[in-house]
Amino acid sequence: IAKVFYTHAGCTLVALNPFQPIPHLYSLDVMREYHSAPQPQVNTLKLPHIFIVAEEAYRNVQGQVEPMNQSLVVSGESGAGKTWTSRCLMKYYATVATSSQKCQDTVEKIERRVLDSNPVMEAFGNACTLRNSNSSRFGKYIQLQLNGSQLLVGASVQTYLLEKTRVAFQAPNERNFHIFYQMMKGATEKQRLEWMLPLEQDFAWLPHAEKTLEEDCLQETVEAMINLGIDEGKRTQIFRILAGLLQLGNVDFSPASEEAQSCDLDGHSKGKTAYLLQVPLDELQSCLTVRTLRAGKQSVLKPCTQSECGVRRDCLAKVIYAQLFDWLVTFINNSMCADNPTWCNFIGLLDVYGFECFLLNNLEQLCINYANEKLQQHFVAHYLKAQQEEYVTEGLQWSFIRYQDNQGCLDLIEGSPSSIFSLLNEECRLNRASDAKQFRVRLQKELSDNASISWDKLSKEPHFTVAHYADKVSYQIEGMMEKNKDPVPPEIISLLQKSQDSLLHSLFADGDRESEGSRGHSKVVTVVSKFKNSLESLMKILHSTTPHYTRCIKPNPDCRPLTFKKEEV
Ligand SMILES: Nc1ncnc2c1ncn2[C@@H]1O[C@H](COP(=O)(O)OP(=O)(O)OP(=O)(O)O)[C@@H](O)[C@H]1O
Repeated sequence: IAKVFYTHAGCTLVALNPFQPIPHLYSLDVMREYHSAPQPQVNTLKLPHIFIVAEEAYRNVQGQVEPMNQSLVVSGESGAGKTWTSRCLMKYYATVATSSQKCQDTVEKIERRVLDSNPVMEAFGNACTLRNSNSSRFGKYIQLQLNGSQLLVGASVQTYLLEKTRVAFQAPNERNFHIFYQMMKGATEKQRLEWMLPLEQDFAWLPHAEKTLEEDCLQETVEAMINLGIDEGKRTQIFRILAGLLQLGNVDFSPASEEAQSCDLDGHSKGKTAYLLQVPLDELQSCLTVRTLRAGKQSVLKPCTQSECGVRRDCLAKVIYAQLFDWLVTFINNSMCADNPTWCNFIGLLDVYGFECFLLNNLEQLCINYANEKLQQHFVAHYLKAQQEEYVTEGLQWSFIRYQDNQGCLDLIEGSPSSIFSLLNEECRLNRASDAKQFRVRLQKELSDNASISWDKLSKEPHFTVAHYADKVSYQIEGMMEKNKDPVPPEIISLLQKSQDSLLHSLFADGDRESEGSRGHSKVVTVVSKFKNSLESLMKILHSTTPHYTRCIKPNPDCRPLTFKKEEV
């Protein structure tokens, strides 16, 4: 059966998603078989399999082949099986990279924690989308750290670009992050009271709660949190904050009767939100409905419009959720990390979102597709090098073949002095209301020499089209500059700094998040700058390792078991 789902294409392993559990293909016995085979990759009994890639990387570390550190790069579109494959690789190493003497208590604990990091990160970072009922809404790179005897002694994880907008906005037929549904479905009576989540209450930010998914299991998440060392006190705080966000989603605004007054907050949810987030209710109200304008030493209070209030409410939810997610990742890292001197090599697993092209694409897709361009460049460079080395060892005559180089596209997106990113950042620094049409003119003026950008003359919406290596994608400009700034009103930060909840308070205590216009023209660290920096560090790590590529394929668009459509495969 292995033959059906895996095959090699050059230096890449191609994995077809069966959309059905195939237990005997991944059992402990199968892992041990691949691990103990003298040459897993050439043994004809051992057909192409993800464990061959895993074992090859493991032996490279062991064999002291330079460079010794390895990277397993898993790619593919949403629902293709990247997360599943990464989990499978982690299980493999947690099984084979362990001492047979079970007295090694600490090592055993580490393996458990490495595996337990998955359900926790998936509960908080995955959601049901149109394409995948367990879609990762963030990218991750996990380093599995090995000691001199090749044993797994620790791990660390780096995450990229969590789709935090999902907490306050879910596209039609999509859901919020799993954790909220887990709480709604798995809470005990006592927890329901504590979290103020009565069964009969509906939540605006919890669409499609009637859908039953296997991911909706609170028990599994809580057990994993316990194993990672998140104590009861912290868990209580985390769930209370999340419940506060659900109540916040039910807060609506009605316009004030007089123009000069601020909007009113409707219903009972505002009180519950303030209670769960442990912030003063009057300050919650004012921070959502009134803006403080500073002019020199004076400040003027200006009521927000109804729609501005909604934006501030959503912003409050997003900033809390994003900080909480980062806190969890840091906690998980501390829980899994090896003492520095004990590890000497690592195997890295990269699971990033695949190339995206929707009806409407904006800054999120631009960042994701930019990451894919970077990885494609890395892949092509490595693939050609491997091919040339093969020719040399076989003594073949060869001449350099021109290949599709995506440097032009990367220059367009991230290059200097002028690129989409640099112009977006410049626009953000100007501290003025951005105009999509003007920005389009600017792009056209500065970048039209680059062959990778074009404009559909018939389209009325301001946009630009990028010819990526995978496909052409049109990006809408409306809203892009604001997304890049990702402003957080200073009133929101100061509200959260007043929270009586020690966890929530600590997330904002040092005010390390840049807030909008707090000091005249504050130094804004934009979304694209942050993403570019984190991607550059990732590429540095990848370049210092031996890469192994796995390309996952979604063989039919409807996630049907054992269905392989020719045009998809
Ligand atoms: N080898 C496999 N065997 C059985 N089922 C699989 C396998 N690979 C993937 N699946 C199934 O396909 C679903 C989608 O896979 P997965 O979540 O790993 O996709 P993904 O590529 O990570 O998607 P996204 O980019 O949206 O996160 C899984 O929930 C699982 O049910």
